[in-house]
Amino acid sequence: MLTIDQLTKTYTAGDTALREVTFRVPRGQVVGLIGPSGAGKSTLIRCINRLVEPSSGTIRLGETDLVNLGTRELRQARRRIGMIFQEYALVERLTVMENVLSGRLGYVPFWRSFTRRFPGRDIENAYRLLDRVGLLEHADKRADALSGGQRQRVGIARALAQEPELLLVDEPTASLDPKTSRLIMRLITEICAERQLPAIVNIHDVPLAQQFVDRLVGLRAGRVVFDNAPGRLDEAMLTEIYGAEDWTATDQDDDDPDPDDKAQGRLRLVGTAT
Ligand SMILES: Nc1ncnc2c1ncn2[C@@H]1O[C@H](COP(=O)(O)OP(=O)(O)OP(=O)(O)O)[C@@H](O)[C@H]1O
Repeated sequence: MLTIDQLTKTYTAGDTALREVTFRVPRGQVVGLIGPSGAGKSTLIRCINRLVEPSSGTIRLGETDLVNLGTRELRQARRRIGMIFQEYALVERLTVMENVLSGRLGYVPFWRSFTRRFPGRDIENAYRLLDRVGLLEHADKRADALSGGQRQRVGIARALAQEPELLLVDEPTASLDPKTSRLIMRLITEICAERQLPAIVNIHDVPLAQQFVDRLVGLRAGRVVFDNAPGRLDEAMLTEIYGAEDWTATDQDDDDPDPDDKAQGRLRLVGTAT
C-alpha cells in the first residue's frame, strides 16, 4: 500500500508543482495519473522515488516513510520501487536477459554485478519473467534488435526482477503505436493484478487509461481535482482537469479492435487543445 498525504512540492525557482496531494494506492490497484502538461505528474512520480525532494507532506510505502530516509535507507527503499520508462532505458548493447538481470543489481554484491555472475535463482526467475512477457525466445538477442513494444516488455520484466512492492510507470506507451500501446497497458494491469502490486501510471492518453486502469487521479496545477473510477470521468470533468479544450466523443483510430478491452461501453474521447 502506498499512502501519499498532503504532499507539496515547491521548486527553488518558485513553481509550486504539487499542492497538498493526498491519495492511497492499495495492493493490486493500478492508478492512472492524468492531467495537462505542467500539472505535476512527473513531479509526483519523482517525489515518490525521491529523485525530487518533497517540500512537505508524507509518502509511505507500507510502513516506510519515504520522505525521511538517509542515503542507505533510501537505496534500500528504491529497490522496492520498480520503474518503467517511456524510452525503456535499456542498455542497448546488452542482451535481453542481461537487461532483465540488471533489475537485480541492487541485490547482488558488486563483484558479482561487475562480472555479471548472478545467482542461479535470479537467472531462473528472469527466464520466468521473460516467459510471462512473451519474450523467452528473444532472451539472447541484443536489446537494440527489438521493436519498441518488445523493448518495453523487457523494461517491464526488468522492473519485476527487482521484486518490487510498487510500480511507477512513466508514459509507458508514448513511443508506441495504438495496438502495441494496448498490449503494454494490458500486460501491466494483468501483472499488477496477478502480483497484487500497486502501480501509478503517468499517462497522457486518456482513452487508453480509461480502458485499462482501475482508477484515475486527475491533477490540475498541482492539485487532485479528480479521483474516481475511470467510468466516472465525463466531459465536464475532463474540462475541469484540462481546461477549455474540445473534448469530442469519437471512434478511436482502431483497425484491430480488441473485443475484450475494458473499453467496451466506455467513453471514447479525443482531446484537441484550442
Ligand atoms: N526541475 C524543475 N525546476 C523548476 N520547476 C520545475 C522543475 N520541474 C518541473 N517544474 C515545474 O513544475 C510544474 C510541474 O511540472 P511537471 O513536469 O511535474 O508536470 P507534468 O504534469 O509531468 O507535465 P508533462 O505532462 O508536460 O510532463 C511545472 O510548472 C514545471 O515548470
